[in-house]
Amino acid sequence: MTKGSINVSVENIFPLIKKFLYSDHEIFLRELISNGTDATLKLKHLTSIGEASVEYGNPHLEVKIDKEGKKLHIIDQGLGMTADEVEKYINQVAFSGAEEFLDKYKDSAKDSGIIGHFGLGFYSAFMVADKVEIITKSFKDEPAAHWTCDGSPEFTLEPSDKTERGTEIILHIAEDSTEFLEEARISSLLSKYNKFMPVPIKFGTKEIDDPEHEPATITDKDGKETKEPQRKITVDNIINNPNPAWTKQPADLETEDYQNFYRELYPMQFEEPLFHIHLNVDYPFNLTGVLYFPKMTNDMGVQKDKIQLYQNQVYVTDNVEGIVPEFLTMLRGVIDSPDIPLNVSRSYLQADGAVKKISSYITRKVADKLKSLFNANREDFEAKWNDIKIVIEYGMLSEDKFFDKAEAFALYPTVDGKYFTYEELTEKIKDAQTDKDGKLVILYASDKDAQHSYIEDAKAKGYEVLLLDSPIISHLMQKLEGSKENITFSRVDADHINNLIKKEDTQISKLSDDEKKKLEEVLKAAIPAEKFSVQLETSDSDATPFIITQPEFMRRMKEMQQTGGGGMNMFGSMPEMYNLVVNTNAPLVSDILNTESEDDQKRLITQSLDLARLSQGLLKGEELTNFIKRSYSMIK
Ligand SMILES: Nc1ncnc2c1ncn2[C@@H]1O[C@H](COP(=O)(O)OP(=O)(O)OP(=O)(O)O)[C@@H](O)[C@H]1O
Repeated sequence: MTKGSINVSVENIFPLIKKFLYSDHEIFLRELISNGTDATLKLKHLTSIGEASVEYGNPHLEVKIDKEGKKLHIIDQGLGMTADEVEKYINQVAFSGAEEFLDKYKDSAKDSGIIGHFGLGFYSAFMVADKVEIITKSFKDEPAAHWTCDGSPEFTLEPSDKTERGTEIILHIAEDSTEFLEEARISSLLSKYNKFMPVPIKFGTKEIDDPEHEPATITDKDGKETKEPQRKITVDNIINNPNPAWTKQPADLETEDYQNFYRELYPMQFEEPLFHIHLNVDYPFNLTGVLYFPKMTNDMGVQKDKIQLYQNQVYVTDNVEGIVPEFLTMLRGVIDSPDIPLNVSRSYLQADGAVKKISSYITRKVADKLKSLFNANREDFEAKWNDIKIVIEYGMLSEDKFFDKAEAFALYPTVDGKYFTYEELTEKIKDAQTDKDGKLVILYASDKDAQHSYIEDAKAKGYEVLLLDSPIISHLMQKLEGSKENITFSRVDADHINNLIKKEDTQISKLSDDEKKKLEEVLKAAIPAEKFSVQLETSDSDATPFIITQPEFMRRMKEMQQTGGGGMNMFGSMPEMYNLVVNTNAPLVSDILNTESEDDQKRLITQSLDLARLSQGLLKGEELTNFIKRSYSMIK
């Protein structure tokens, strides 16, 4: 037996390892399984190039719990190590790696979660074990070796009688880590980190229906038929799928395969994804993956099922911030790249050249896919628009390159269910909706029911009204107004329809200037000035006499402030202000003016104002009750 001291400068590094990665203890399993997988794949490579004259066969890894002995075994059938190699790779190289790592990151332990994703390799075993054994037999014709270390720098190395090729790691689980002797805990770790690792991993056995056995039908003496019980067989419980969809070629996969993989990724997700995007690039960086567009709601809150990041089929994290452009973090799926540096902080990651390229590649790929879906089946794309618009609109807002590309597929739906691209829209409305100053006014509603009467007024004039109801739409309109020539967005209730799109022709007023002045006085006396500012308008005599509008600018600023936007706080705290637009050509308005009794006049004004408020959804509580009572008494 050899005894020795691991090549390490600090007296006892293990307590440090344990403390350092306290919150991430569980990653030891991923590290050890990755080592076993690497050892297996290395052997595969060596046999394929004729460097190892052994049969590769169908190797698998195994994880075994020995609850009584308080041990956890991780066994592989990979290339194994000779005693010399244990000395070299475990006593010297591995440990210096761990030491270096600790040295480097000791001070930045708190710096974002990502450091925790970078393993300490083999020595992370000491986060959960107070003694670790390695029993290993190389594929080379040399005796097996048995290494033991109890967490101090001293180790022992002796020959072992292991005959099968490969390595067994035995962890003597520490008192404070007995959770790792629980089957449920290990099982959930395996499914979190190892679900798609490239070598099959066995964890216990399971009972399945015997595929060879077809239960016979038994007829009893009364002629009643029953089925014989299904025979069960016990098979290895393989916890992973070594060939997940993203490792295959798109040409070899059908839509159904992508849907199955989606369910494999998110077993608790019962809704089908709308469509998928297969990522596959090997220059100038390596990246594969499948992204899915789920059905999206306007609720941009926290979502549970996120994009998962893998490195060579080993799960790393589901926090892809910085790697995937922010607007795409709403998607689901998998990204696998060996080129994403993981042992660095997030801020460094965002500045990394390769990562930036990855991010812009993903953006481009998503835009291309959307364009081809739009071109291939526009009807289907329109049908899905409501579920995907939030991602596209958010992308247009946040990424200029995406904004440009989205020109080809971003849709502007109307209240009547038609869908236009920006180009089609402007072509369609340019004649009717260009105002006297040559500005194209794009009318929209955010709520078909609430703004019904305004929409009708606009349609009566032959205008198209869009239905734009995303929470971030105000920001996007602002951006479109800034980047397109001479256009403006206006919500249908932002002003009287005549003022929304001002034309040359002016209406003739039935009232003289003096009458208008008198009308204004009468109205102001009856209407609370702090809530409504009265505005006289000459429209058709059959147009609505009183309407309430809310100026576009103020309302939009308030909305933008609510959905987040720098420097707009001052608008958020402003009181709601409305305009009351009174049509001086309406017969009712003449009646108001000509009513002798002041009481009657006030009653008419109050009733008309309440009707206008009602149509904007602004009449509530006691005022609504009073309005109803008053209305009943009027028809009595
Ligand atoms: N199961 C195993 N079979 C064969 N060799 C192994 C096994 N586990 C570890 N080794 C050897 O020990 C070395 C050190 O392992 P360790 O996990 O510390 O570092 P690593 O795998 O090289 O890098 P990382 O820090 O990314 O895990 C490996 O490079 C490998 O040569």
